[in-house]
Amino acid sequence: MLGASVTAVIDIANLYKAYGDVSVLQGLNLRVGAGESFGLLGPNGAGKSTLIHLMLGFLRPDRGQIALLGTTRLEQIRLRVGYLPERQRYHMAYSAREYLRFLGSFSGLTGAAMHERVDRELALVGLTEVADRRLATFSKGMLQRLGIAQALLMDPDLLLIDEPTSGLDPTGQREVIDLLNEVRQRNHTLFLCTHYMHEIDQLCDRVGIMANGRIAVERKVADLQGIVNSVRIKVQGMTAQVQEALHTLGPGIHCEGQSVRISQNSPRLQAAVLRTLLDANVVILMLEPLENPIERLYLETIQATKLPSGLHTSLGMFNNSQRPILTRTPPEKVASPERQGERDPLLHELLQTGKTEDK
Ligand SMILES: Nc1ncnc2c1ncn2[C@@H]1O[C@H](COP(=O)(O)OP(=O)(O)OP(=O)(O)O)[C@@H](O)[C@H]1O
Repeated sequence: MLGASVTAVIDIANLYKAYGDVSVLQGLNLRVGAGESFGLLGPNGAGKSTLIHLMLGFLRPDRGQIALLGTTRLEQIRLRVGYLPERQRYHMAYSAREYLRFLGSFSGLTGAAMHERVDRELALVGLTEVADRRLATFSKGMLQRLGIAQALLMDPDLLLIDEPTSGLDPTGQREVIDLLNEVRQRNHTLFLCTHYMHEIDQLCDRVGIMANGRIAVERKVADLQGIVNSVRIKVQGMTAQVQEALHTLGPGIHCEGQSVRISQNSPRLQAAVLRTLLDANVVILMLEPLENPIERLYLETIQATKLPSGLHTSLGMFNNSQRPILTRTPPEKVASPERQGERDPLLHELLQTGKTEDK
């Protein structure tokens, strides 16, 4: 959670939004500090885009309050908020330069200042060379980079980003992530919705997981990165004798051919295993974590917030064809992640991490 003393660029309190009789946001609270990069995970249909559209003023809340950059009058700070939508529509007959100049003119840019700003953003996103080519000839990745340029055109204080790498091939994804990392260095506050754990890992300071119309769990990404429950050490030169020595270190050591798996990993156990291997002149080739703590936290949180009736939000991240069943169950009737953590030691650790610390 963000400390009360930190200036909040996003300050949302008790936000409700329904489409007809489908409740999407049900008392959502969120604070994001200046310069922070916050990532929001949630199943398909959890309401992530709805939340962004509310922040942009495209939609009005049914109840609750949204303050951005210190004001609830969102129309006053429109130019200080950049937006990269999941799917941007382009007039394909424009060139990249024409497109950005067209948008700039709408935002009040003129003359040399406009040209300079457009050229600067084209350079940032690596499109200078192709700036005068028609957009019809651009790849999806290039179009997404152009989308980042348009979102940055007015040098916004706050950047709202919706699923930035959706539909891109691995190279396109890498380019966009690298680019957003550069953007992150420019001190904008970032709010990113995604389905991809590696984007949270690489782009965010803090992660929130959305379930049942609220942010059910928030954690610092650095704290989660520090939790590795299970690791595998790949080696060369393992012998039966070394295996025997390793097994005496504890029940969480599993030798499988030329690799050692440590379940219930701890720094002390890991050090003891490595020391034993090195003392026996076994070559250590690689040490790898066996699960992503962010993914684990996500899956466990979604599971923990299942409806008591057995209905639950689908894990759409893994199955795009499934649409979630949205709950209207009162939040107090939903099993809390904390309760679930009582039964799962790793989840308990994940849920406790950073609990008492404020950013
Ligand atoms: N204009 C609308 N009218 C009616 N229902 C809508 C509208 N927009 C969104 N919804 C519904 O609201 C719910 C939340 O949608 P939203 O797009 O905000 O979720 P999301 O978390 O962004 O999903 P995804 O990850 O699939 O992009 C979904 O059930 C969706 O079908």
